[in-house]
Amino acid sequence: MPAIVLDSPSARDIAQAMVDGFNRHYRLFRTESARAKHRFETCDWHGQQRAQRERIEFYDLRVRECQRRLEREFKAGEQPMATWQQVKLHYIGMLVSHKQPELAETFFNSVTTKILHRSYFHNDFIFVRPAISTEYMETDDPKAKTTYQAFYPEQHRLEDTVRAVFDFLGLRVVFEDAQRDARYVATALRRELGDSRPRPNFQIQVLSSLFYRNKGAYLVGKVINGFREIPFALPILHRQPGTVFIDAALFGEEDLLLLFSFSRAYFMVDMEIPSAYVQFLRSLMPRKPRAEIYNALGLAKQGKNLFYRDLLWHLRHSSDKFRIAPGIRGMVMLVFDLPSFPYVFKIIKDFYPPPKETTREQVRGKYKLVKHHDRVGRMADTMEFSLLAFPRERFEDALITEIEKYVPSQLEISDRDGDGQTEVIIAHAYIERRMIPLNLYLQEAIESSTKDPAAAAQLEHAVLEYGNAIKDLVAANIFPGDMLWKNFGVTRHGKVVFYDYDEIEYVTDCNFRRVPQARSEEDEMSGEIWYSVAKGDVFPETFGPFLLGHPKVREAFMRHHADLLEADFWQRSKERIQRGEVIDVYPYGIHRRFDVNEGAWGASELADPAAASAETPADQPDMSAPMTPGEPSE
Ligand SMILES: Nc1ncnc2c1ncn2[C@@H]1O[C@H](COP(=O)(O)OP(=O)(O)OP(=O)(O)O)[C@@H](O)[C@H]1O
Repeated sequence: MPAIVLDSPSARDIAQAMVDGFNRHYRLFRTESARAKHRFETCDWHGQQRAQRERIEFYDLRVRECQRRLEREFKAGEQPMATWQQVKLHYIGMLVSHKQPELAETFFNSVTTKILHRSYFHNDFIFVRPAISTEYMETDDPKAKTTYQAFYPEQHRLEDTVRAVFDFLGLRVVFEDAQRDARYVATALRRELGDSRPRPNFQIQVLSSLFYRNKGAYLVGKVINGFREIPFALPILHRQPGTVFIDAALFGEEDLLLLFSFSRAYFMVDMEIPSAYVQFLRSLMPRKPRAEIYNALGLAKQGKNLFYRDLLWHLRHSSDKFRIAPGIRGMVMLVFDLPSFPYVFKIIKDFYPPPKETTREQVRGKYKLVKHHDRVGRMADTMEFSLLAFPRERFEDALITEIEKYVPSQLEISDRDGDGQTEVIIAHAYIERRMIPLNLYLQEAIESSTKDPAAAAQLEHAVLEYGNAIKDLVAANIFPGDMLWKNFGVTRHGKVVFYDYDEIEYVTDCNFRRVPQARSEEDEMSGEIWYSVAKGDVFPETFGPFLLGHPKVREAFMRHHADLLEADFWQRSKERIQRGEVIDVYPYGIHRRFDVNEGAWGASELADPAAASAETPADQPDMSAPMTPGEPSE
């Protein structure tokens, strides 16, 4: 790039307006996140969920606000390109000592791409790559807590150190029995450390802000001893309003991955320097992409931006082709993937065969509902993209033919940039983590189950997990609508997660009915529905024939989840929700709770996970490794 003279009088003012716009956004975002502490202290669960939902909208509101200001005060759309180049340089200068520079860069991109023509979406004008480093940033406020704090336990006084950590949190609540909880946590910690002697660097590091979600607050940190680093999280819950206790101790990367899963609502965390939180969390979960960590912290636009950079980077360093995703084709969604990349791309089709009666807008509405809802570990989060462009040669012909047939309205194949490369441009798509479709997973287990006892156990567990997934969704007021196996996926942790949203409804909008007595034998034998069905009517007794064709599946299902075929179960759940109960689904099994194990839990002492988890809406522990290797991590 030739030297640029900063001679445009308005460039600096435009850059300043954008910094102001971003600062306003982050101030509001942070304030709302910080209020989560008070909502937790006062058990305002409805408020917590409302705030979680509403915060998602903040970003787009502020971008629009800023764009309008630029148009009004600077006629931004009419500024010459030379000015825009200078705007970026001024902006970089203004971020030098900013505490959220990476977010501010993304904000800049969001605003400018609304104003500039596509051909200017490159590094001269927007932040294709970050300009400001986020390394080694800390607060300048001497009164503020640093991002994380270290505690140094004395040899035999680990309990005291744990107590000091509790005090450090500054929660305005009473611990039911802090001494007992400190003992539980210290015992669990000792067990994790095994026989290793305390080394000179023995310490506990904890992030200064708690992570709030629904009815829980989570303390997150790591224990360091010698060369070992053990990530941990402590869920804090209320027993009665105002009295809290530590419910469990989660240890290791796998536990943390479940806590930070893409299938849960975003956390509320008060962060001055979000990149420092991300860096710390990445040290606990090195396999989790930074994009997903930003998402989990509620910074979804940053997550999306980093995801897109990762995707482009991956495309530059791979050569395989996009293909139709394995499994049964969707009637509403056309789904494709790149084998080497652990995500799927979903486009809403232009038309749908009967009995589907929906529209593009309705489908988008359902996906939006899921985005805003508590996903309780059972619904995959999606990122929404417009005008995705990939090189044509990276697509299998069969996939192009499929898109041309079912979604012509969303497809353009052209050399958009005039650079000699033909691109496939997709007008609108959702992207989500790839899982193993449950129907394929079960099929494989059924085929191997006669010879392989492990496969038989896997089948049993998948069916158990499937029913638990539905029960968790129901507890969160979601009726999946279409409960066929193919609409659920299995994650690397063996968790069953729902991903087909076009027919979901709120449980409270459904009318769960028993099938009326047949009036005559002809009625019963006719194979037709002979009773009247109103909108919103659901007949759980009729689910069986669709789901339970295979005897082994049927047996397992009836052993664990026969209640799902009864209208009473659904009706009772609906009444609980209507009474205003907020049911939280915690990211660990019941056997992990100190109440159950009195702090004496160890991996080898695992209680029967099936029995344990069936009792409460708490998540399942891991199943054994999935049968198809190379699938994504959660
Ligand atoms: N996250 C995912 N991971 C792996 N495969 C997926 C994923 N999402 C969808 N698929 C595959 O794509 C197929 C269609 O997806 P989906 O169920 O979302 O479409 P649909 O059109 O809504 O389906 P339906 O016809 O049941 O309404 C699934 O059956 C599965 O094989």
